[in-house]
Amino acid sequence: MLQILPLPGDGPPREAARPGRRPLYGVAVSRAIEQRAAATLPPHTLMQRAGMAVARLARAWQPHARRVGVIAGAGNNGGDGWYAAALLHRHLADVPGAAVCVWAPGGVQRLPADARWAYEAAVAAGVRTVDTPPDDAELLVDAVFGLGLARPVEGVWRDTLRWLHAQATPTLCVDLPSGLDADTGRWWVDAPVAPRGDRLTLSLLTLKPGLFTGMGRAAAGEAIWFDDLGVPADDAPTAWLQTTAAWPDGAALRRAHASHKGSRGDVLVIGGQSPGAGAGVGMGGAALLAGRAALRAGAGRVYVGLLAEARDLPPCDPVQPALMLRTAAAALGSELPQRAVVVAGCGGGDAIHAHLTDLLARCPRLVLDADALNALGPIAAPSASCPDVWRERHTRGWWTVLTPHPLEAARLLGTDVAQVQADRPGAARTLAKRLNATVVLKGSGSVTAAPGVTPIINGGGDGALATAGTGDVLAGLIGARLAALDATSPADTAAAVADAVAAHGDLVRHWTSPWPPTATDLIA
Ligand SMILES: NC(=O)C1=CN([C@@H]2O[C@H](COP(=O)(O)OP(=O)(O)OC[C@H]3O[C@@H](n4cnc5c(N)ncnc54)[C@H](OP(=O)(O)O)[C@@H]3O)[C@@H](O)[C@H]2O)[C@@H](O)CC1
Ligand SMILES: Nc1ncnc2c1ncn2[C@@H]1O[C@H](COP(=O)(O)OP(=O)(O)O)[C@@H](O)[C@H]1O
Repeated sequence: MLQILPLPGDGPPREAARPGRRPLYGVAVSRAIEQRAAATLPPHTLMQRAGMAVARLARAWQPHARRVGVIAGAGNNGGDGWYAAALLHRHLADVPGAAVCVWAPGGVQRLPADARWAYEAAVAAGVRTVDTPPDDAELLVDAVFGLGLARPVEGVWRDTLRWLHAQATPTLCVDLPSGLDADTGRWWVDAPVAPRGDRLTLSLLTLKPGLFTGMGRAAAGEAIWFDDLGVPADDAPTAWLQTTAAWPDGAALRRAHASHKGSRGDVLVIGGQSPGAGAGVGMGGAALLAGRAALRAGAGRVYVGLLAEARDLPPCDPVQPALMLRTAAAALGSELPQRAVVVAGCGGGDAIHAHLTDLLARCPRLVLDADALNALGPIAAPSASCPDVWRERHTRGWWTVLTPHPLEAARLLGTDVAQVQADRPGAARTLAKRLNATVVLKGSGSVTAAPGVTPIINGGGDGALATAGTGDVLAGLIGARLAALDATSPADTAAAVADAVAAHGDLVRHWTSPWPPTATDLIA
């Protein structure tokens, strides 16, 4: 489970602008905060505090570890490791058989000033340096790369990280797991494989966006700890981390005594291609999942317009008979598209293509998912007619939410999955800007972006969601959340969408069965 915890004694976390959020700072802002603080503090204070924080967490996490191996890089991340080694060495001085060593594969000739000071402190304390990997360590401290990594890792450093990532030994990562890009969550090591073993990451000074999206969660380990090194930061965040879901609020719905089903908002799902309409490929379940999720999340009335002939419609959904089933053609021919939040594309197959123009032209509140996204085609293509439609929607004050997974995002951007995953916040922002839309780029650390709005990265959810149909559930939740929304500013829409994404992640937070949940289980 993800925990973002201040270290003991650090006091409560500072207030974020909205409940359940924390600010994330990328490399540029983190460096500016660091420089500002360094200018007002005695020399090396920040590195001293960083080393102390690392040593303190190492002792708290692995109090019985006697042999500690620090792997130090050639920059200030390595410096944090050197200073932590000095403190741990002192702490373990009287423990029989204890030893702290530092392996610095790049040598110490070119250390920057702070790191040199830390190195000298370690040498003065009697810390041993070694020329080979510390194979017998009971605790490893990963101080190879931090904020300074922004290019592929090669040569001796690649070998170092390969060794480090293959160890089953508990590993405390200093500031960032080495190999991770702080801004994007990109993994700069050639194999996209998550490191093994028990791991913790202690983020220093600021929490970075890359820790929570892309490879961040997989590489950072069981928990991400945070120490602000005593430096307050009220700079504009690079992104927000959504840590808790403030929605749905079942109690509030119950307290709304004067409410009725119409006041909770309507959702219309369009999708679920029938086998007849799709050359033997039926996907009705996807639309039903979205509809059930919308109902479960509190929408007052949920309609499901199936991409099927009337004669092929089931009489009802036996799991949720409250869903109102009809054909997509009947639903789209009624007044529903104007009144309801329309969630289109779940299980839409090829059949959704025929309705795309209608959907964009007639639905003021539209969520496009799955095959509806594929039907849009690359938005970058100069010949695409979509941009005009999008401009028109924007001019009318209509809003659109797109929920691509990385492959769908790659199709929309005319690129490939690797490019999308290399900069998930950037990909979400680009799409949002091109289409004047709110975009949720799904996957580990879903990113919600909208024009002019700070992106929101979801801190919840985990690998249990990597199963078919969970995206349909998310689309339904977003529909329900938006159906209950009065305000329509981009920031409010993005916040509401991020609420639904967080609630979706929370569906697996308390899952205790050894069997992973299916999409149906999530909303049972
Ligand atoms: N100063 C302070 O008081 C504080 C500092 N803090 C700590 O400092 C960290 C930032 O330190 P940093 O800026 O020195 O960057 P860092 O992550 O050590 O990497 C730079 C080194 O890596 C090398 N390198 C990079 N990429 C590479 C590659 N692909 N392959 C091979 N080499 C590569 C690069 O080499 P170069 O590019 O120069 O060739 C250089 O040697 C921050 O994360 C935090 O831990 C905080 O505790 C706050 C207080
Ligand atoms: N490893 C993961 N960690 C967190 N969330 C995940 C992970 N894998 C998938 N998810 C979430 O599960 C959902 C899957 O959606 P999608 O890929 O569209 O599936 P489908 O189309 O089968 O419904 C998304 O909300 C995504 O963010």
